[in-house]
Amino acid sequence: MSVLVRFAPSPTGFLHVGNARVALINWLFAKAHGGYFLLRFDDTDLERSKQEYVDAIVRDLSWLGLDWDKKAYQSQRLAAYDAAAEKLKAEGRLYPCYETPEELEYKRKRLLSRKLPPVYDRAGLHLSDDQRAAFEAEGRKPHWRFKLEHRTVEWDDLVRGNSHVDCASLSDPVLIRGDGSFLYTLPSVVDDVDFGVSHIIRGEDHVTNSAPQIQLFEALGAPAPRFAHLPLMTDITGAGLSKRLGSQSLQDWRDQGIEAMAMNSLLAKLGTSDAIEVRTSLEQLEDEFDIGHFSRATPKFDPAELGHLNARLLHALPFEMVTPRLEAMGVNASPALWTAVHGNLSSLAELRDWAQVVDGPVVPVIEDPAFTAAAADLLPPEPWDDTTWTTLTNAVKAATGRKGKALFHPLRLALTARENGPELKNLLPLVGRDKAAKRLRGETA
Ligand SMILES: Nc1ncnc2c1ncn2[C@@H]1O[C@H](COP(=O)(O)OP(=O)(O)OP(=O)(O)O)[C@@H](O)[C@H]1O
Repeated sequence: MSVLVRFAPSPTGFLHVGNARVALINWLFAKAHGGYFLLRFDDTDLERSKQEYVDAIVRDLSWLGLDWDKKAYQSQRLAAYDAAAEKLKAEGRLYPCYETPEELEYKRKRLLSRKLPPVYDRAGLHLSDDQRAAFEAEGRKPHWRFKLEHRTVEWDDLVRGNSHVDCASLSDPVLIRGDGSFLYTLPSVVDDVDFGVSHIIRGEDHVTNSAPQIQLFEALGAPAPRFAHLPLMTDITGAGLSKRLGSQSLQDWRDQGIEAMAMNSLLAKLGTSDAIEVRTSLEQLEDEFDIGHFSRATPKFDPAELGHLNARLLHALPFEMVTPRLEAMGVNASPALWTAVHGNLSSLAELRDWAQVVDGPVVPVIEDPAFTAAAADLLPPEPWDDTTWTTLTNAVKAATGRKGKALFHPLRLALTARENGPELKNLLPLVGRDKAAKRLRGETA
């Protein structure tokens, strides 16, 4: 059986890092097994699903490099869900119920007050034709429940291990609302059957659905896929993430200059037994991927860790890998500038700043005009290379008697107008003698 997995977001908000982790793990699982990755939009909730979010999800996944073999929209597959519902109705597995929400709540409370589990009593299943007709005559529209077989359903979860649920302890799930719209369960299972999904890898928020879903697969005459339920990611304080609330959105991180591979490096390893290290390509992560390494502990998303990975990635990237991005950003950078500054970058956007320092104009910061003017007089003739800075500072030290911070700091401030930055031995030759001399004399250059 070939491997086919799916990432199935509802387009009701911007993807957060928890969603992205599930998408990445699905994608890596597909690649590691020579399989296929389906992107499915769970967009049956027409009120809240928006094209804007579909576009954003496509943009976010493309940014991460997670391409898909097929894309599907649940809103375009309603006929398949209707057909499956009809089949289940004909077989007596889907039955109409007429209780109002208030009546259901009353039943629930009564059971709870008697210390009994609030399981639906299947009143709808036992209605006579006349009783149904009477409800319909009152104008009630039925909702439809799936009749569970009262037995224990077992599955071997790839993350949680052996799992089992006694379906006698569950209410028959509602699959179709009173207004005729489908809840999540039926469309999801029908799609998984029709597309031939072999492994469902998703967040733990869906784990309680699994046993009824397995029964639904069987009722539709299809074997259930394998399941993997990953613990839900939280933020660093332990608070949950929500697409609708816009927490920790991928696009915010992208806008803040985080590299896709820094994000992938973190998300692929967080909550696993592997060390979190920077990886420059998805292929590397694919080679290292093993779903068995994912633990059941809650992964916490730590922005500081992401920042470190981003910096380490920028240090590791060769110039050729960033040139298309720099061109798109309109940054005029040379291989020499990259070599000089990439070890100091915490985001690629900072390169723009260093290109500006090299190209000018820079308004120098002068702490001691006599001192920096003296340094200007001591600038050696060009050509300059990475020994020039040492030549200059040795000469200034000999002439002024200054050393350490008192020597270096005023020179850096005059030459770059910045307190800190890359080593001046690499930067100074790029600035060149003309601009360096002007800046040391306090002129904008
Ligand atoms: N915090 C999380 N950590 C890991 N996976 C998550 C998290 N939240 C959702 N997922 C998973 O992301 C996938 C997409 O789910 P879904 O579109 O329902 O996202 P959601 O964040 O729960 O959205 P919403 O906030 O709109 O309910 C599912 O597999 C879901 O299990």
